[in-house]
Amino acid sequence: MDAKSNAVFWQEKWERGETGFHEPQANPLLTRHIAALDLPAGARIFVPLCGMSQDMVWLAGQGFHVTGCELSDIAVHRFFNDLDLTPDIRDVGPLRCFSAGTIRIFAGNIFDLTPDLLGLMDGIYDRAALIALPEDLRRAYAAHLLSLTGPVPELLVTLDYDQSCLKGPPFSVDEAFLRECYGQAYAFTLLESRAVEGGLKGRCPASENVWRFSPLPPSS
Ligand SMILES: C[S@@+](CC[C@H](N)C(=O)[O-])C[C@H]1O[C@@H](n2cnc3c(N)ncnc32)[C@H](O)[C@@H]1O
Repeated sequence: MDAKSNAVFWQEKWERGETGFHEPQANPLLTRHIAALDLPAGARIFVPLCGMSQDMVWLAGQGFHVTGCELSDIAVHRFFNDLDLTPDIRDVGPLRCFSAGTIRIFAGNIFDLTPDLLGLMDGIYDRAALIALPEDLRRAYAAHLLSLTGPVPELLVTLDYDQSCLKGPPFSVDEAFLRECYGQAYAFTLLESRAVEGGLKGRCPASENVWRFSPLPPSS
């Protein structure tokens, strides 16, 4: 699937209300493991492909400055509406930046986001973002993310299962893939691995894995 078809796919999901990935509360894997990034209050956390995730609300509540990026305007409007917040909205090149308090979301395609627009980030939280993308786009996303933030600590939640069992999304991402895409910049620690209860979509045995990415020291 190319970038354009991927964008249409997700826009249509939001238009049809097919948002089974959305969780009404902060994800317990986030709340359990965010401390592993060792970020001080006030640190800037990037949440790529954020949807209308309540994880951003929780992170802001912990004292972090949160920046999301999301393709769908529907998701971004719903996120702020549900919080009863009226965000400030600015056009920034091909994107629009919505901000209220310590949360801002770039509405638009992450591939149009630049390091200048994003500004410096201290950490990344990726849940259902890397694994939302098909393989070719996933590789491009990993490279783009690195170019946006440089190697900053990251908490990543993946699913690992037999890809021949289900088409995806969510797609299976194993450690070999992480090493290939991110190995030049990061060391990886598996913080938690748990079986998906009842199997993924009730059909396929899968494990949900939580990774910490630690930036490698610059090579001399
Ligand atoms: C599986 S959802 C996960 C959303 C969120 N991370 C969560 O945990 O609820 C993937 C999200 O990525 C968004 N998305 C997909 N491709 C994108 C792109 N190129 N740029 C920005 N957002 C994108 C979709 O609209 C969708 O909201």
